[in-house]
Amino acid sequence: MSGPVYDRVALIGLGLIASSMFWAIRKAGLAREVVGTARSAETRETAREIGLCDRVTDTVAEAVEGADLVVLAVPVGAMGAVAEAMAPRLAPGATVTDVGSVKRAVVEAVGPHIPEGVHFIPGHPLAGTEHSGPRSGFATLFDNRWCLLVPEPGTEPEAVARLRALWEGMGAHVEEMDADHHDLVLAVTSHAPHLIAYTMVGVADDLRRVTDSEVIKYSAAGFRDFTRIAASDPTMWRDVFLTNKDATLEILGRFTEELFALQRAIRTGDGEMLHAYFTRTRAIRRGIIEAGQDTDAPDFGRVKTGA
Ligand SMILES: NC(=O)c1ccc[n+]([C@@H]2O[C@H](COP(=O)([O-])OP(=O)(O)OC[C@H]3O[C@@H](n4cnc5c(N)ncnc54)[C@H](O)[C@@H]3O)[C@@H](O)[C@H]2O)c1
Ligand SMILES: O=C(O)C(=O)C[C@]1(C(=O)O)C=C[C@@H](O)C=C1
Repeated sequence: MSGPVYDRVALIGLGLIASSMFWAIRKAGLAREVVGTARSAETRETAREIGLCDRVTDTVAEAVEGADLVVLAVPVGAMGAVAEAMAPRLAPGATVTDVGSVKRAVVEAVGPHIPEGVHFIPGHPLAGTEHSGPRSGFATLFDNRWCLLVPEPGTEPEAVARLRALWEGMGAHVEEMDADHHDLVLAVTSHAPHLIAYTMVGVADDLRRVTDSEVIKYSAAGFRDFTRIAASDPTMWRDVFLTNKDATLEILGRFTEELFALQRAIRTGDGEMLHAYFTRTRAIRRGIIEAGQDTDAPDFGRVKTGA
């Protein structure tokens, strides 16, 4: 078991990611105290009831008081306002991080509110589920998953090393990355796939009226995976698309071109093209496995550590 990495951690927003962080920090003894707060009284009440956090405060200002690590775990579109509210109460030498799914927008919204003498190290754990809220977290969510940190050039290496130690203590593997590169990579691996899943489930729902619910009743495994993804939190995903607009549109443009090419191959009966295409994509999945990624559903994206 690792010793405490921080004295007092403040979790702002008590949903899936923050509650998972609390259980993981507690399990590994990574902080002496974890203080939490959430915008809604109902969430704070639930947190107190289930013992989520050592202390739950009613305001963000109270939560960050004396904390040496503050974690913003709210939807990306809410990060700037939360940062503004807490800024005057941040302790000198503290670190502020976040877990948002988009990084450039967070750097721009939060960065300007961070006072001199406070470290700001944006982050993103590549782990989640379709569930949200204070009851949805669990201690093993980050086990063997990536966490990407995007420190601005000039950030104190000791502050980055400490945050890295926290994530590693929670079971994650840490890499550093530039914010724009992060947003492009995630547009391909997470954001566009979510939009495609939302669309496919929307199409099936439209069709329900003409197929008398059969699309739902006979939904096959592939479609079920889409419905899981499409059940993800609407606020979170609205904010992801509004804040990672350029990269997502770039990937969707490419996706549409490929879709048209496949559509044409189907219409013209070009079986050779279809076969060659599917052979190439199958090889990509095999390549991921050979590169050490465990792709067994539902853990696609885990980092393989053992034999
Ligand atoms: N869910 C995932 O799979 C996943 C994975 C990695 C990162 N993330 C990122 O983590 C962050 C939190 O996501 P989550 O899944 O824990 O969400 P969640 O919906 O489970 O929890 C969000 C929390 O933020 C609070 N909140 C919502 N709007 C707010 C506002 N305007 N002001 C203040 N607080 C507000 C909610 O009350 C709740 O406590 C998001 O930025 C998301 O992009 C999510
Ligand atoms: O497993 C899921 O449910 C997820 O969608 C998790 C997922 C992803 O796309 O992999 C979703 C958003 C995040 O920012 C990180 C992880």
